[in-house]
Amino acid sequence: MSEEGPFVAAGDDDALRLPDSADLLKHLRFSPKDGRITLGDERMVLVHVGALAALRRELIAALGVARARAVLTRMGYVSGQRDGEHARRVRGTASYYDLFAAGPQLHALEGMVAVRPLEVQFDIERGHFRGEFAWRSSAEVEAHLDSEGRAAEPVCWNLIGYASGFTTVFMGRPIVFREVACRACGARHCRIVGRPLGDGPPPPEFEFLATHPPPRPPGDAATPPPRDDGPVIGCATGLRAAWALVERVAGAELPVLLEGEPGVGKRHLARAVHDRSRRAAGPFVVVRAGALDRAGLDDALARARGGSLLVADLDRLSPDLQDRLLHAFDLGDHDLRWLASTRVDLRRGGLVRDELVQRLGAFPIWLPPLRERREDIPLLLGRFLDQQARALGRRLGGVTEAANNALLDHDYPGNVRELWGRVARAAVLVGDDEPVDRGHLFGGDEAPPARLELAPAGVLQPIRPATDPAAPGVDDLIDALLDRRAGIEALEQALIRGAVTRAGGNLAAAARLLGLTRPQLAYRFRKTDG
Ligand SMILES: Nc1ncnc2c1ncn2[C@@H]1O[C@H](COP(=O)(O)OP(=O)(O)OP(=O)(O)O)[C@@H](O)[C@H]1O
Repeated sequence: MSEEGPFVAAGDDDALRLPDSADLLKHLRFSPKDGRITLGDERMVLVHVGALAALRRELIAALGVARARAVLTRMGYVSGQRDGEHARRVRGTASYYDLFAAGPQLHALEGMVAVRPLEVQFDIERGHFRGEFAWRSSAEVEAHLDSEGRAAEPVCWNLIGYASGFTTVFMGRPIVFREVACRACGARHCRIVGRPLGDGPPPPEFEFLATHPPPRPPGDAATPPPRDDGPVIGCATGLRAAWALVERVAGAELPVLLEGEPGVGKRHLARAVHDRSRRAAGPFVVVRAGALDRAGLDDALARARGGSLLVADLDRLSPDLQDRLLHAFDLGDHDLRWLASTRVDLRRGGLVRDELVQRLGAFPIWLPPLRERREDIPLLLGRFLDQQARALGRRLGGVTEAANNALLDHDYPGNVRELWGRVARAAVLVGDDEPVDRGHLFGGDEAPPARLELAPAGVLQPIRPATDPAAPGVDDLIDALLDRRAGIEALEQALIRGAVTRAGGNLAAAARLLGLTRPQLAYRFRKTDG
């Protein structure tokens, strides 16, 4: 992309049309069963404009207008930055303008405002940017009118923060927007203008930019990958919280209780505690409580000397062995670090004696199930595929989009262990250099998950597995077309017209939908028209 030169367009110029947003919509998912909405790997929420109005009122009353404005600007800036990173992931190979247009399009998709570009000029290499946009239906104008009534000064603070954060990520240097007309002050619509932040101090609401490191420009290498460099892979908040606790407690001698569903990684994390402890050079001994007898327990206590002992499934320890373990713990003459794991909440149910829970559960760490941290699925998948390729001594050809979607949509009752098993099975089934497909992972018999996506018409619909040309839905379509005796020419024309309409008349975007170059499409389109 870095060969693209300066971009200049204004007024009714065709170049300012926003491209088709189907690629952005595809990443917005609703999962009511899990109480989650995600945009790519970001968790989102639907917030009432009335609630924003209440927040605004409180902020202004508590902090005054200037501070409230700065807080809301900062909040919008963070959203804009996050969407800027997301846009790079989704449209990283599109033209610079289409990449930039993802900002206005995501802002509209998130229900904040409808954006019409009036003038856009940028030259990424020289750091030049000038943009002017008209805003319709600003949610913030509504919130402000609701909480404060008509305004003397522009009020779209959060939206201005968003536009600035997004464009700053896009340009790789601080760009600051100003609202030059606002509907809350009586203008017909809001209008904003953006320019690079000069050498002078930033406007007061953008004070944070003075200390904020500038992001890298879009031509640079991709955004840094989330955490997959250590033994415990994951970037989700729940996992990071658990990991932070591991790092804090590892150096202490305190017993640690790992809690979570089967296969979430309790043993894996217990190992990390051991490896980071003063006993790392000693043994790490694991016993399954359900299969343990007196001799087994005594033997494990002896073997773990100088290292750590993990009693897995503490909830399944027989009452007799619970007494014995308690006794061993209280004696304190076993030179070892106590670790335990449980699949059930030990504070409820009376499965384990309170005295034992109080001792071994002194420092609990809970690991969320994989379906509540779907952001980690791509990372784990990448790591497991690499591991399998190495173990089998084979080259694996990545995963298809259908497989990827199926993996993201699946609920994983067996958690990370289940994902690992599916990847291991697929790696054996798939041919050399062939991408892993849905069937390799799921064998085609999985129940569809209760997740929803936004259809282009704006309604939520159940996610259907992505089809490839060989999928059954396509066979039905072909049958129906053949029944109607639709000729190839007529089909081609219908397909081209459909793509051009869906892309809002933008031939470059329509060409992408059809897998053609723009000149190829222009040629066929002329043929269709003539
Ligand atoms: N965050 C992670 N990063 C890398 N691998 C992981 C992670 N979490 C789990 N695994 C892998 O997933 C598998 C299951 O993890 P583990 O055995 O730790 O689960 P568990 O919660 O102890 O399960 P159980 O309750 O059945 O004992 C293991 O192969 C482990 O290495």
